[in-house]
Amino acid sequence: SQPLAPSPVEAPLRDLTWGQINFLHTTDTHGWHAGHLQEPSYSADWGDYISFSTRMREKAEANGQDLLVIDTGDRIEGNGLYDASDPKGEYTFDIIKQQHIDLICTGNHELYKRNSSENEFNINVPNFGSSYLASNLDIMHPETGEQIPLAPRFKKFTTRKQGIRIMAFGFIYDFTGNENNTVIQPVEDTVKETWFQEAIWDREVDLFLVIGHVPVRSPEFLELYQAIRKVQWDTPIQFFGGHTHIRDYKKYDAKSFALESGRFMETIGFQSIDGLSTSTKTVQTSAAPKFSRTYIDNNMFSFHHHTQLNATTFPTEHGQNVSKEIRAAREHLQLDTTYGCAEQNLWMFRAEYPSNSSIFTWLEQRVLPDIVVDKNRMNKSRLAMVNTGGIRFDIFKGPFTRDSAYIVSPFTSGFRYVKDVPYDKASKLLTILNNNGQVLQNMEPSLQSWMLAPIEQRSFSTHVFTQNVTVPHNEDLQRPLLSEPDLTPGYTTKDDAGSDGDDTLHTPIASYRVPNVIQSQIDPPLQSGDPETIDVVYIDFIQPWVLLAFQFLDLDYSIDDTAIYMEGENLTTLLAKWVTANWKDNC
Ligand SMILES: Nc1nc2c(ncn2[C@@H]2O[C@H](COP(=O)(O)O)[C@@H](O)[C@H]2O)c(=O)[nH]1
Ligand SMILES: [Zn+2]
Ligand SMILES: [Zn+2]
Repeated sequence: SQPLAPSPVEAPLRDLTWGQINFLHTTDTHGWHAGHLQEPSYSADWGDYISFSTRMREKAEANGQDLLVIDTGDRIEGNGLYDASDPKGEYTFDIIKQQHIDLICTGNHELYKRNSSENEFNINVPNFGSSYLASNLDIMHPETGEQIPLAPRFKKFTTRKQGIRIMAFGFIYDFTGNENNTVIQPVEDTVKETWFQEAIWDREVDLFLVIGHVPVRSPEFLELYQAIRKVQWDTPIQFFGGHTHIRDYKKYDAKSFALESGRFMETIGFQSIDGLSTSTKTVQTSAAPKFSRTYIDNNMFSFHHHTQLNATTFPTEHGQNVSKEIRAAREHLQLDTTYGCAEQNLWMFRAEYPSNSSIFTWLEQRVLPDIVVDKNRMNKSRLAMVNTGGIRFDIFKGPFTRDSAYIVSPFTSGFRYVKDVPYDKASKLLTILNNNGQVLQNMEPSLQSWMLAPIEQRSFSTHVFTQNVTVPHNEDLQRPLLSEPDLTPGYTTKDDAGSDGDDTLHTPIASYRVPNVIQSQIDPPLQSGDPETIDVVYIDFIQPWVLLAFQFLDLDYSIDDTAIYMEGENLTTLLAKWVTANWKDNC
């Protein structure tokens, strides 16, 4: 049976600041609705979160305050609970819909594949009704083919307890890697739409609420902030963002803030606002409302503390039933089947690259040379390339399970290749793709101009995991500083409101940049020296950039010059096979 979630380590906690209106925010959950079974700090599951939101709403409403629950997309691809079923998501849509969500929108991962976006249209939009917003996203109707909004463009409503009049929108960033059955309107065009202008001109609004799968520090949110401010010079605006997988808080002005709440069910974002006008009370415009944010570690110790409840009084029957549903789904999917045991931790960003603790060095030096071999080309040297953004999580010392394979490499990406490329040019590809070491995790296809511009003129939108290495100091704490050995490693976030945002005090975790792409050169056993020509093998997701990079090298290969490498295999299955062959005896 599955391992019990590890009980969280007791730690000093910062209390929440409640307000007239309070919010709980999740983003980029990526299928992690069972919680983190190997990390006590993040060991609560979606059922526990349902209990938490229920108890928090009870607490707010007992004080005559409101509480809204928000999710900003990327709910799929990244954990066996979603990726291991056939069809993918067989269990997760019913699990997710059990949570009462007041506002929800779409992420880019819901749009890479036709069946993912059609699942949103056919399942999640009906499940969440008017809570689902799609301000700049259309879909081709699965039956008629007609282009229609995926969900309503906006929603105006008044909160139950305080009577706060809210105008809400739901955006996706200017993503261009979507399948052609969906259409994303650039935000700069949406703000010119008549419907949008009419919505922001509405004077009977106490708070603009903009949710989006959009980084809080982005041209898209800045565009929306400026468009609203142009017509509503002092109405408060609250943004909820996502996509970059970090905890962050951006101040746009004294009456406008943006919260981003991490990734993978590690964080429940908490935001409160106090001092707003309402349908029955007008506040002097000179008085700015008080905004407060907290990043809650997703575990029962935090949940009990913030609700002032305990293991007996906290759980709700509904939440417990959903936790049972999650355990049953994991059991059915046999996610805890062990392939082998890792002899050490292997880190994505917590170890320098290259190093013996880097998951990317491990892939490059131990795994790719073993797995990237096509029976039809096995006597040919090859360069094997994988984008670091395709590897999604660390490997912990101990059991590597069926769940681990999907957690580390969830995508169905296989390998493709261009054969017999002149080595003197092929050997320059990596430098181009890594652009002199700058980090690019969000690979977007519209890079034609970027690729062909001189390298020094290129800029990138990147999401770099920056868990700030900030040690809490006495002046930052509401409690006397514990000596570091009493604290566990975790998030120590510094944002526009300072360094007191994390609810749990931790010692800092280092974070290092990694390149866009890693590469292994694999030669046949008896070959010595570099070959004249070489097969360029790459994970299929990065094909658009590889072909552009060839152009940069004056090699005019096209898609017609590419072919599948290792038919029927993908990185997930190859990884599982490698672990079974190499780590079986470590258990
Ligand atoms: N190798 C693959 N990498 C992929 C694929 N789909 C997405 N990705 C990577 O994910 C990020 C975006 O993730 P997000 O959670 O930040 O939105 C993208 O930039 C790629 O690096 C895939 O099919 N194969
Ligand atoms: Zn994401
Ligand atoms: Zn995303």
